[in-house]
Amino acid sequence: MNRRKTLGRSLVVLALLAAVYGAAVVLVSDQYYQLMLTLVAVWAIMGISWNVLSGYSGLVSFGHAAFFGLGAYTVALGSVHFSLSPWLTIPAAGLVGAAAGILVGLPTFRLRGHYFALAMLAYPLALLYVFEWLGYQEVAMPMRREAPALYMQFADARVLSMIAGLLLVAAIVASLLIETSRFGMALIAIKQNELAAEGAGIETRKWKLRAIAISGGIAGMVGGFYAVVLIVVTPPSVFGMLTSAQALIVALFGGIGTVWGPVIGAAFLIPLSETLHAELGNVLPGIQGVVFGVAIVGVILLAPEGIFWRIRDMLQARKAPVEPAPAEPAPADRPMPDNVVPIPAGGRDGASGGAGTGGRVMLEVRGVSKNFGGLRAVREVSFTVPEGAVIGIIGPNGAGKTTLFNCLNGFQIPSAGEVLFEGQNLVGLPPSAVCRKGIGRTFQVARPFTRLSVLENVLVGAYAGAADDATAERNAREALTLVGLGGSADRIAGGLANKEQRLMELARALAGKPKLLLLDETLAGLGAAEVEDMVNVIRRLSRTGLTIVIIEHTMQAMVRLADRFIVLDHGALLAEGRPQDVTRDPAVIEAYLGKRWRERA
Ligand SMILES: Nc1ncnc2c1ncn2[C@@H]1O[C@H](COP(=O)(O)OP(=O)(O)OP(=O)(O)O)[C@@H](O)[C@H]1O
Repeated sequence: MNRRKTLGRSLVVLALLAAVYGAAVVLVSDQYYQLMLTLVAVWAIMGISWNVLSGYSGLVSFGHAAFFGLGAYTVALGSVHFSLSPWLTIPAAGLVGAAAGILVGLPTFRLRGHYFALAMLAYPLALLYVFEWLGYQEVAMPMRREAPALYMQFADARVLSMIAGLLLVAAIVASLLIETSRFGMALIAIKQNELAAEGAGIETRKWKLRAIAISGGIAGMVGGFYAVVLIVVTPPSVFGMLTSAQALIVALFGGIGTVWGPVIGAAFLIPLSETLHAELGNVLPGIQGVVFGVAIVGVILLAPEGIFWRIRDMLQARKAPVEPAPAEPAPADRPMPDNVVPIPAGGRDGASGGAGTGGRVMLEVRGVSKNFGGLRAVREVSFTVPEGAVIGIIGPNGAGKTTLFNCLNGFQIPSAGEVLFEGQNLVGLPPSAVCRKGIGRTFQVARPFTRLSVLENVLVGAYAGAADDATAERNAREALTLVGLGGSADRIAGGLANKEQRLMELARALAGKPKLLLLDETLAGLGAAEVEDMVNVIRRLSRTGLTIVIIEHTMQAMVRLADRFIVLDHGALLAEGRPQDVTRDPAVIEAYLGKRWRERA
């Protein structure tokens, strides 16, 4: 699998970097430049910490100084009050940072976007004042004449640089393991589209809490080490705005969402700002802040995602223009490959349009209503979906179709009523849990994870129904083959045409091995020939026994796809029955096409 290959290649790069850093530490004799090497590693680690939460999951944090400062004070106070060795208290600072991460994440993950970023800003500010009130304006690490090495006090500054290098290697390995695993995929999926990620079975809150715990842990640990390097800890130096900003800026400058970004950012910006500070600090105090400010403006203008991505995109563009994948025959025309197991067990036989309507009830919707303030978007809707059936939900714009879907898969909680899936009430379950029970869903507006490959997009859905990574990949590839995208697995999703994006979404929903598939306007925006292809794919899925509920405006396609129609109008069930009967129903014609059409009918 290419993620494993990526990990292998990254470890080779890491070995090279470690060798260069180690050589620099050994060769540089000047104490000042030794300190600079240590600081590059410290801020690279801090950038990696920021990246693990904010770079991967997109939850921008302006508050990483909180974890860093708590780590620094853990080590400083441990040394002052209990004579504890930093060899013990630095790992403890990591645990303090992780615990703080969870405590901060629990309330703050309720907020989204700018609100999250601003709320994060409050934590280090509050801690800064708390530590000042507690009288810790300046805590100095006591000098230890006996056993100085036990307290990380070395005559040779190179030892501290080496320890910093080792901590950096550990942080890079941790970050790489996240980046190339199900964990990283979940975070990237959250970043690109949190709703789609939930709908694909990812427990977004759980993954975000894990990310902030690890991120806080790394920041706490490096904060603890920073106390040893600086010797004196003050609230502004560890909880101050510049600390959070530096973490963010080195990551942003080097490249967000990749472990190499913070390393590149720190390697450029820290020596630059430190040198300027040393040379011009007397004349221009605060020159570091200016360097970081200019860096951030430059990056926003020239390479908004950071240097790493800019260079990677340029190299890829130079390599070759992206070639479209070889055209595959229309999926419905091909025999099903031997290695593709039909997704659900079931007995649907032959074409859609009759089978599966009399089987066991798979889904029962009982009196579901959904109100938005005074607006009754869905009104006491009840219907059943037999196993293996294809049910079409139709109705004019604003009739409540999507809201009804949202109530079925947990995006919205009905104001009243029950949704029974195989006899179990789903009301109150989050979308990820509904997905894992066997309900897959696609969206009215395609929600691809654009930076991921087609295979990775589908893998995100496959994790919901697979115990291990190998099974997830097999299920993802099967799903891609089923929809006819087997040859496009390695293409970047952002480059797909509309129909391919729809097919990929379908594959993502299928890869979780659902028993019931909810398709929300899967044919929207497609041309006639594309609609035809898509209809063939859906019919073929239906023939495997999969139960399908589909919302669609394109009546012609729906008549050919559905066994039964459910017609909604102003949120209420207007009619239900076989397509040929429903389409002749005067009430339906009036609701759908207006009075004029009913008179003509
Ligand atoms: N989150 C919300 N808050 C307030 N009103 C909403 C919300 N979601 C939907 N509505 C309203 O509920 C009604 C039903 O909307 P819904 O999107 O479910 O209809 P629809 O049948 O899917 O329409 P379309 O075919 O245009 O997608 C509309 O009047 C819509 O404006």
